[in-house]
Amino acid sequence: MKIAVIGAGSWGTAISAMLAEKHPASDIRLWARSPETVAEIHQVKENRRYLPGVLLPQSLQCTSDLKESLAGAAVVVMVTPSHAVREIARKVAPIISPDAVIVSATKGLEEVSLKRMSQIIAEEIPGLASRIAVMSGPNHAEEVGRKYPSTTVIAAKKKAIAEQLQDLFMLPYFRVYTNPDVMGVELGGALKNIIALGAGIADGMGFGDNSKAALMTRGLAEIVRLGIALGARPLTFAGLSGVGDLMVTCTSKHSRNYRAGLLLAQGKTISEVCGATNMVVEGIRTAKAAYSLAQQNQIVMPITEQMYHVLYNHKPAKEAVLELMTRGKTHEVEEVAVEPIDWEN
Ligand SMILES: NC(=O)C1=CN([C@@H]2O[C@H](COP(=O)(O)OP(=O)(O)OC[C@H]3O[C@@H](n4cnc5c(N)ncnc54)[C@H](O)[C@@H]3O)[C@@H](O)[C@H]2O)C=CC1
Ligand SMILES: O=C(CO)COP(=O)(O)O
Repeated sequence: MKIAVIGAGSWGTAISAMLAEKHPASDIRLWARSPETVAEIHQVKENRRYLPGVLLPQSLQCTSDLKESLAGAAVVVMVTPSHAVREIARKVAPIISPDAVIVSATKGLEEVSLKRMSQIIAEEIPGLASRIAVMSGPNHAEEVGRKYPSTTVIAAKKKAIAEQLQDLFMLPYFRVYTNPDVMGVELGGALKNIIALGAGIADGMGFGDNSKAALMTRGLAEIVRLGIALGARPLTFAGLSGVGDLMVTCTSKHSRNYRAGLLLAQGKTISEVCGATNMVVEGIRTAKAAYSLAQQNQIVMPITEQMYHVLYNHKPAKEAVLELMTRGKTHEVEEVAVEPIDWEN
């Protein structure tokens, strides 16, 4: 069997290492944009720029030729930053096998269309729209690469596809759950990054654990509110791709979004924050998209709204905090009736 992993950042490298370890006799081919990364992975079996200190399996192949990575691949994992997904999917479309399964492991929303990654891939590769799954959960590449026990969710509309991928990825240190709620799993992974920026800002301002717990809990409340309005299942957000990922990203030293928040609290601008890392800080673009989605759907998302103003309208974080703490009184929980989501045939 051949599997292509498109995107050789931290997560694509860790995913391809897992697959090569689990399927040593299969052709696992990682596509990297830069030929230097390809050469490094072949020569020293390490991706020093994006996943330093993790020795990659001997059998892992790497290429910067998209055609070579995709030819004959039964499964294609798309894991570039969200802003590159449409462009890459467009290039993949004419080359990918007509019966391949696609897994999106990217976390984000498209800035202008406000779409989820699986929606973009379905638009660009319409022939495979029913064969797209998503993978999301509390999965820092630095830890998965070191084989620390980790868990994730694979969501697909069809049970057979979700279970096929569950079998493909399961390892003793990487436990995979399935879920039919593709939208909920994707929204959880994308929106938690906005809250992580806030958690970094809170810590950077010298606040304590109470503040962070408040941000995480009320952040989850607004994620669920938007998710329900768009058609996701509330319980999905209580799972690994919801609260699980929110916890890890708001508390981990590995979190790029959390670290970006720390820098924002020091008064750094978006371009200074992005310039301080070679890695993608998805929450910055997602905050803009989620703010628009909330407005379009008339959903109250106070933390997202404040994050948007801090990021894009130079609002001082101190002012944003005060507005969050003194806004109109509300109840904690709103009762809503929701339709269950089941597998499609
Ligand atoms: N790093 C992690 O622990 C995890 C990351 N993710 C998600 O995976 C996605 C990819 O993130 P990482 O692997 O962390 O990336 P990264 O931040 O480690 O590296 C970025 C990668 O994207 C490539 N890249 C940048 N612009 C590109 C473009 N226009 N076209 C093609 N490639 C481009 C870079 O060459 C580099 O390989 C993101 O959406 C992220 O949220 C999901 C779970 C875990
Ligand atoms: O989504 C991720 C881990 O699950 C990676 O994003 P952060 O690095 O911002 O936490």
